[in-house]
Amino acid sequence: MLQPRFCEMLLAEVENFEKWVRETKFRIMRPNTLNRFGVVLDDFGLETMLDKLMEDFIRPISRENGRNADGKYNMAIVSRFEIIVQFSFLKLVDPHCHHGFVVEYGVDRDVDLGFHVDDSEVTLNVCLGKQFSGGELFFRGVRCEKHVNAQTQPEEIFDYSHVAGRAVLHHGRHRHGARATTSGHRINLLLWCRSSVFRELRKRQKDLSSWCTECQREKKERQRQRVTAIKLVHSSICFSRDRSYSEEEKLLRSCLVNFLVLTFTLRNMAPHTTAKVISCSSSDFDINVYEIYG
Ligand SMILES: O=C(O)CCC(=O)C(=O)O
Ligand SMILES: [Fe+2]
Repeated sequence: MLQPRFCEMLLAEVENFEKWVRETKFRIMRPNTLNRFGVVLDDFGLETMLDKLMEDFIRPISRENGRNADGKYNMAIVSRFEIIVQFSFLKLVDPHCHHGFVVEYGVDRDVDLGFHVDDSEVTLNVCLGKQFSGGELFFRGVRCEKHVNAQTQPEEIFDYSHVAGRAVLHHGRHRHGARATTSGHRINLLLWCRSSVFRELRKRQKDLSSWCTECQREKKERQRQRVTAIKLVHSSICFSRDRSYSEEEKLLRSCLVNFLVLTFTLRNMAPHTTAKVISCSSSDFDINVYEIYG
């Protein structure tokens, strides 16, 4: 995404700023609560440049799903990233502000970075260099607040090796961390892109967490339970083979089936709904009636 010349210039700016900080013993804010090395770029005049980066490269993907007017992907933009965030989510978010910083790793800096989620809706992470080994990112699934500690599913395991100049665009709540940088120095540019509109919407509308893979898994499980429960009701209200039934009795049975299916459907909005038999067969009508509770 970034040309070697741009990376060099940005690194030179950061080094100059750090030199000034050391000489003047100026106290600066570190980029976040995990990284002890690195600087906030917005703090020394680079805010406008980062605004432009977000405006020209991230917002077009949010707004147009990365496509041109003819519906084809805008490769000039899309091919610049290793994109691991759903386009549909980006469209929902459309970030307006950011927190931009660099992080620095090496044996004499931060060595690795613990497992975390970012305080962003979407994160741009570009490796600026220099020479290093190790430092791979490991991703372990997107999670809402409620499920942030939920187990990782095998298909969520994804590792990424940084290459100087290349960028990763990921969901801010995609759980991740960085392995140890075992030699040399690794410096990365991070742009935590935020959307206050999306945050406000999330407060009002709980269902916006449909991007959380664990919420999706729980939803699928509830649907599976509901189908099983409905099948159970159908198979339990059965006619006896020993005698024939009047039209009225048949009608009554079908009403009962519909009623129970409806009750199951309504009750099954809540997870863990179960059912138990409370009466079996009446004198002239063989049915199992299920009491449903959730
Ligand atoms: O070291 C990296 O590449 C990841 C940094 C990161 O995840 C962060 O600062 O939020
Ligand atoms: Fe992060």
